[in-house]
Amino acid sequence: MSAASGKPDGRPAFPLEPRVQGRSARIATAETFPPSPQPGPPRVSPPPDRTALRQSLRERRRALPAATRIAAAEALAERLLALPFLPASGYVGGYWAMDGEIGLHAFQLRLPPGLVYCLPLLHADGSLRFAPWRAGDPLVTNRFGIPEPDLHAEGALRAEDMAMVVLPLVGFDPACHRLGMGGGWYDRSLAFRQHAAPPPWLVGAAFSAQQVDALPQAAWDVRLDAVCCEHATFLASTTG
Ligand SMILES: Nc1nc2c(c(=O)[nH]1)N(C=O)[C@@H](CNc1ccc(C(=O)N[C@@H](CCC(=O)O)C(=O)O)cc1)CN2
Ligand SMILES: Nc1ncnc2c1ncn2[C@@H]1O[C@H](COP(=O)(O)OP(=O)(O)OP(=O)(O)O)[C@@H](O)[C@H]1O
Repeated sequence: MSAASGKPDGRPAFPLEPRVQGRSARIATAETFPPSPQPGPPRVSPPPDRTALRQSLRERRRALPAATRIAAAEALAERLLALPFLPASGYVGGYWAMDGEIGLHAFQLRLPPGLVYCLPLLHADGSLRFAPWRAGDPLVTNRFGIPEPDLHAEGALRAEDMAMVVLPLVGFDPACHRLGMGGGWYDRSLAFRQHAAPPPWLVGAAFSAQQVDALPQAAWDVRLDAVCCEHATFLASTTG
């Protein structure tokens, strides 16, 4: 076990250097999909290539009205907390919502006491690292303009140290395939999950508006264990 891992009790006790510079959930499995008709916007048919699909889904995500976003973030928190594999203790990777992504603030606020909420940090090696973050802790903006904890990525937690990671996504399908922003950050960081069982459990967080029937898959794509959106929870088939 690395110095930065282990069971956190309250605040983790691993060395993090400051930077010098600046339950009522309805569960649908992949096998039982589609579930009964869902409320919300109709699903999008995927254009043939990932770039065009990303563009249309990002526009769709940004266009959601504020009232939808607020209600969806609350419903998402309930669904994430009702996941059958929600760990009792350990580090949970979240994200700082941007570009119209569904917010994790309600989830963070309601996290059980044994779980420590973390934000991703961009490491120069192309992988994501994670560090505990609570409201009020210092932040800096990364190269994409996303706030991240003001710490050296080198001393931070690795994806392997997490009990669960909640991933932002641009699109998803009912089989729990994910389309991200296109940087490959999560796929590179979680590649070990191609051949290893959880933990970390991988859960996509999305609005229903981001659902498509089927996503084209690349060899490096890491399949999620579940996707939660405001209207449904999709659990990946263990046989597929
Ligand atoms: N909230 C959040 N945090 C995250 C991600 C994410 O998707 N959402 N990431 C998921 O991997 C990582 C960052 N990856 C990203 C990849 C591309 C862009 C992006 O905005 N690309 C712009 C061009 C930006 C530029 O080059 O300056 C674009 O495509 O329009 C942002 C984040 C880690 N943190
Ligand atoms: N395991 C990996 N090893 C090396 N390169 C990878 C790996 N996974 C992804 N990549 C690279 O990342 C690029 C982008 O991948 P992809 O389009 O799947 O990103 P994404 O999952 O949408 O993005 P993100 O995870 O950052 O939101 C790919 O073209 C590939 O070159």
